[in-house]
Amino acid sequence: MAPRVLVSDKLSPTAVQIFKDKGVEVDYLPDLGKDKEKLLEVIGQYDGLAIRSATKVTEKVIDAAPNLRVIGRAGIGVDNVDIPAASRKGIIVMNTPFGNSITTAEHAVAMMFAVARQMPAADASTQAGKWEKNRFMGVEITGKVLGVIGCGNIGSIVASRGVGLRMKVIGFDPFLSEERAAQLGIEKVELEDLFRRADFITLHTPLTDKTRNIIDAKAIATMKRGVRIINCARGGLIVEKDLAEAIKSGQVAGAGIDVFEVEPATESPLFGLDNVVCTPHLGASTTEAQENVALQVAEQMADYLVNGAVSNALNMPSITAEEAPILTPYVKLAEILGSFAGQLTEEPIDAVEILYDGAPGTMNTRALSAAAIAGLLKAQVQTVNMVSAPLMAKERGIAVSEVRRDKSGVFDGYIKVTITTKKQTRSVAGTTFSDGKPRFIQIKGINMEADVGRYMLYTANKDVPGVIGQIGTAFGKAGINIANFHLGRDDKGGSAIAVIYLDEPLTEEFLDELRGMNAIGQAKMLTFDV
Ligand SMILES: NC(=O)c1ccc[n+]([C@@H]2O[C@H](COP(=O)([O-])OP(=O)(O)OC[C@H]3O[C@@H](n4cnc5c(N)ncnc54)[C@H](O)[C@@H]3O)[C@@H](O)[C@H]2O)c1
Ligand SMILES: O=C(O)[C@H](O)COP(=O)(O)O
Repeated sequence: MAPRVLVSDKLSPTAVQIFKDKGVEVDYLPDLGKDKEKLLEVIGQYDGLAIRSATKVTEKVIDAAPNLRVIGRAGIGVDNVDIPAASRKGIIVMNTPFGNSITTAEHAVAMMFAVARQMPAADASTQAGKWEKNRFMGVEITGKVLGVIGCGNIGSIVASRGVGLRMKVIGFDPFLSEERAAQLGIEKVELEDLFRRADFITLHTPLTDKTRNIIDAKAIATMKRGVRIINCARGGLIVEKDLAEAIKSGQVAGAGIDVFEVEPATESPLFGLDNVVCTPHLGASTTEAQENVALQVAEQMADYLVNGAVSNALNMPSITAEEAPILTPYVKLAEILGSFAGQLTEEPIDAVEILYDGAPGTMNTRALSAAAIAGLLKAQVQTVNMVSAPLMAKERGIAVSEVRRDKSGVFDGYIKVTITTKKQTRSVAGTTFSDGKPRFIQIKGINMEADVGRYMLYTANKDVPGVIGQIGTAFGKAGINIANFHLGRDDKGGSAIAVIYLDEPLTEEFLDELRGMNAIGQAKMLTFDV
């Protein structure tokens, strides 16, 4: 059945066409996102949800969406999506990180000019027939200091436009390197320095606990008198009432505000003040940007729903469409190895180490590790998948580590999953052959070569004569057919293991009978998703 996607915000028709072309059924209901109740009612039918900023994807929406596999944000900010709730349910959240950057940067620059020359007020006055030539005295931008807070995609573009406008650009961003600053032709400074020196301040950070209220009364008091402030990033970065007071007192000469603490903003302390220019979250609203983000989000979502390719996901490593078929057998292998370890472990897991030897070490190991952890946790949480697994492991206090090394044995490469609990360390290794099928090659340090079946009896026993006969007799008596039998041991008379493939799972009674045999230490029925 074709996957179904709901588009619940206004998107370019390009998105709808791309979904259809790629074999995805699509319902385009651009006003639905604003109707919370209606969204809750219908979301259960969909595999994908494409949104902009109007649809609020809360935990409640996610709980009402048992089939949802992907949320695609046609734009950058995902503060309207409860990502931890989505991750817990295994839903991928993706955005389009570059599609509207230039457009938003241009909006910030336009705001800077609009504020410097009081364009909107001058326009309104002129069109009202007042001709107030003396009222609208502006300032030049050339030679002024532009302070950019947040020098990521958009901030860097604004910075480069500022340099082009012959401004002196200074930037604050904890992740900005001196080299990158030099490349952009700007000076890297501390925030206090930026506040002190800038004639224009423009914000381009996400809204986080660190950036919330980054511009409040205290910060404004340290700024140059007559500073002008632009916010085309997120409401919540500026305390609106503090900015309003500062504009009234003349400490701040003007502000260009595209985003608000509460949106849609129908009221704000900034409304009606002289030289405050407001737009209704229009940063990304150009034909070009909307075309870019619509096209990109539809392609990304369809690629995931149809081919399993993951790009620009915020809660899952990327997997390209070219990579997906090569990675798939190793994803399966990693999941089976994790599942093997998880099913055999009955006490809390403290740590898991995933070793990549040879070929798989050159692949996307973050995706492979996510699959191994998903397999490991499946014994406890049925709904876990590659998206939710890393978060669930973290929540359970499981330390996850990855080791990669060059090919070291006869295989082109293999994966080994080692788990540590308070009582023991247990490992299982496997590889895939050219048929793409997974094989176990080592269990608990004992070499063997065994393919993977749906139902598998695992026994650990002492290496003494007669064990195989005893097990075989018990199976014969119970009329149970053995599909395949693999054995391995460490040393003569030491520890041995057997993996026995069956057509059906064994009953607990039969397992107890096996456990009652002298030489058998452990007998466990394992099930694999093959
Ligand atoms: N108005 C709009 O319509 C519109 C359109 C697009 C994006 N946005 C918003 O613009 C913002 C920037 O988007 P982007 O694509 O440039 O994001 P980005 O992730 O590329 O850049 C954000 C930068 O902020 C920096 N940063 C993080 N914490 C910081 C802190 N405490 N102080 C200073 N810098 C910090 C990061 O290091 C990063 O370099 C986002 O909030 C996004 O949602 C708004
Ligand atoms: O983060 C973004 O991409 C912008 O805020 C754009 O939001 P919009 O898609 O609702 O215009």
